[in-house]
Parts: sequence; C-alpha cells; structure tokens
Amino acid sequence: MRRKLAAGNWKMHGTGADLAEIATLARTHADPACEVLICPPATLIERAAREVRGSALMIGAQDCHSAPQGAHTGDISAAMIRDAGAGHVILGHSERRQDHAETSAVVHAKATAALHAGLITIICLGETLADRERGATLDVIGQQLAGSTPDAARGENTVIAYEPVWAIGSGHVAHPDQIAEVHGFLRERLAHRFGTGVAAMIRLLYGGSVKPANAAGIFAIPDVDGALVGGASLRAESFSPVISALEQAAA
Ligand SMILES: O=C[C@H](O)COP(=O)(O)O
Repeated sequence: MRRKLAAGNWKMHGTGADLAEIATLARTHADPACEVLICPPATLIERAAREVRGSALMIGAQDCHSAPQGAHTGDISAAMIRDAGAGHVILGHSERRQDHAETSAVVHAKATAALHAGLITIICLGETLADRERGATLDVIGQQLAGSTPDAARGENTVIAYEPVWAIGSGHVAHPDQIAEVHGFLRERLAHRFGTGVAAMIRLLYGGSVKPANAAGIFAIPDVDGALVGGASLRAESFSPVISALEQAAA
C-alpha cells in the first residue's frame, strides 16, 4: 500500500521568521493520515529539522550535487543534507532543468548520489506547453523518466513528481484527464522497467498550481499519491487544507 505524501517546495522563499509556519503545521497535523514533507531552502534545513523534531513532519532539500565532496563552490552534497537533518531531496525540478541546464543525465547522477547517501529522492518530470501542443507529452515524460531514474529506484527510496511546466505557478492546473493519462503512463513505464511489484510501490505526485480549492479533485484521480506544492505550501493556512484533503483521500 502506497502511503500518500503531501510535499511542500518552498523554492527560494523563506527566512527564519517563516519557521513558525512549519511549527504550526506540526501542531495542526500531529498525527497525519499521510506523510507531510517541507523542503525549505538549504539555509533553513537544519533549523527546520530542529523545529519538527518529535513531530510527524519531515524535512527535505531542493537539490544536491552528484559528487560526495570536492571543489564545487556553492553546492551541497547529499551527505551534507542528511547531516543537516533532511531525509528527502527534490531533484530535476523544471526550474533547475531550465535555470541550471540540468539534463536527465545530471539528474540521474544526483539521484544516484542521493540514494547512496540514504536520501529519498523526489524526481521531477514535466512537459512544456510547446511539448504538449506538438503532441509530444508522453515522449518527453518517458525520456525524462528513463534518463533521470537510477536502476536502484524502489518504492521506499524514490518518488516521482509529474509537474507540467505550464501548470507551475500559473494557476492553470492540469485537467484531471491529462493528469490521469500521464500518471497511468508513468505507472506502466515503471512496471515495464522495474516490475509490477516495485512499480506498485513508487509514489506518483502531481505538482502545478495545487491549492486548497482544487486539491480534493486532484487527489481523487487514479494513481495520484499526493502532491508537490509550491506557492500554497509557504503558509500553514494554505498548505494545511491541502494536507487535510490528502488525509481524506487516504481514509
Ligand atoms: O515544486 C512545486 C511546483 O513547482 C508547483 O509549484 P506551484 O504549486 O507554485 O504551482
């Protein structure tokens, strides 16, 4: 049985004052019926991990380097993330694929390093609007999945997040049929590569303009095991109802 996951990606938002949001979520969702993860910027990981100690909330990072250590100014390794108190790392987000020219091969190398360090990876995939309009969505998603996911991926160490680039931060959530089609395709590709047993255990998240108002509808779609939430995860008052909707879907 796949445990549902509500993951918040704070992106480049948040300072120490915003840790109060995490404290509120930890109190409000003391015994959640789903997993709850917050991925703050790297500067807050250690303090956030301290904030959630003794609660059900988990803390993750937004990226890691593929090398265990070395001369890589400004980067952080998977082991450093673990050491700071995080257990998850988001990899291959479309903003990193775009801003830092990350290819699927780079994401694969980072995921391999993260798994080696004992982190759970959340590997992000998604088509652009141009990809969708030329009918290439499943081709793009299939290539990103094959190229980014290490052979060692299993239900306990890997989560896949489908985030259509055009739905991120735009207010245009993908249509349920579009989400269902891609998630069904992902499950089928994972089964083809890893076998049905492993594929049945890997969680598939949807991301892109998830809000309190649309969360329940998204969580009712087959093969959606939770969400990767950007803007709405920044405040407890908007992330909490999303978590509650996922808890309802898990019941
Ligand atoms: O990682 C999160 C996604 O990019 C979604 O962001 P959003 O919820 O602000 O659209």
